[in-house]
Amino acid sequence: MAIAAPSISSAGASTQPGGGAALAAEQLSIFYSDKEAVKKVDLSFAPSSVTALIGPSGCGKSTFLRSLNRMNDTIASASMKGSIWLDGEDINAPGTDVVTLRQRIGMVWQKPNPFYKSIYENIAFGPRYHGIKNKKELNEIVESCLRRTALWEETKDRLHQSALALSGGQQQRLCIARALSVQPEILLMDEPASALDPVSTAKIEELISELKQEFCIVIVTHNMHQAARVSDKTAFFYMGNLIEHNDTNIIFTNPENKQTDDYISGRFG
Ligand SMILES: Nc1ncnc2c1ncn2[C@@H]1O[C@H](COP(=O)(O)OP(=O)(O)OP(=O)(O)O)[C@@H](O)[C@H]1O
Repeated sequence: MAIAAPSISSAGASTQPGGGAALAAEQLSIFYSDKEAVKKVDLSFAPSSVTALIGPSGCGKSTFLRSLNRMNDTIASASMKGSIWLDGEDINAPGTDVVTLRQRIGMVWQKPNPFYKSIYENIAFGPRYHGIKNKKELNEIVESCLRRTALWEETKDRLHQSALALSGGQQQRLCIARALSVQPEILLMDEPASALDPVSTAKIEELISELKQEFCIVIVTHNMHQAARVSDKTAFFYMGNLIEHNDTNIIFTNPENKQTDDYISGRFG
């Protein structure tokens, strides 16, 4: 399957850095009107890794996450300063193709949000939008995405039934399959399991561990155990500031910062 041009910019890649990372925020501040919700954050994400964003409610995790594929563009009061680099290209540069950007950086939301369409159409929609019309090719993409999200056996006999008839956990895996269908490089996940039961949560965590072989994954979670289980790196946010970013095992066993220690020990938040 061949989808879209790799460059997000009609001007081509700039010479600016991303530090070798797949994705990097540099001195990133995000505002809602005058309120600074994210404050001068430097944070980079390596390929084939999972980074967990943690911190108390309102500290800016989701705002930061949404900025990484320009989802904040849809919020009228939101503005930003600083840069976000994707393979050396500034994703906010004039001329950036936001559709291609979001193809390369997919998003999975907290609440499963399948389209009001069949299971098959949920996955075929993106590739078709990006120009794939061949039925056999679409069939292969649908099967491959459902297999990768461990949904194929559960759905292969009802591909043309409504996606809304699936359980919540299955719907969330379908949303991940839908994100995979356009061959992203990076997946952003905003509390992807918080609306699910423990069994479905375990399946999503298992899936994240498998997907990280191929993708850079950034996940917002309130669940400290989940962060410890699934992530390689953890970034702790507090009141819009990035307080500490390190290997997950260090953050959870020997954090440098007292605020991080207090938060992961449950003393606040
Ligand atoms: N659309 C918006 N308009 C105005 N302010 C917003 C908007 N979204 C978030 N904020 C504010 O920005 C700050 C950061 O919110 P954000 O949702 O990013 O935090 P969070 O850490 O993800 O919180 P939670 O864990 O509760 O989801 C909060 O003060 C919040 O009220």
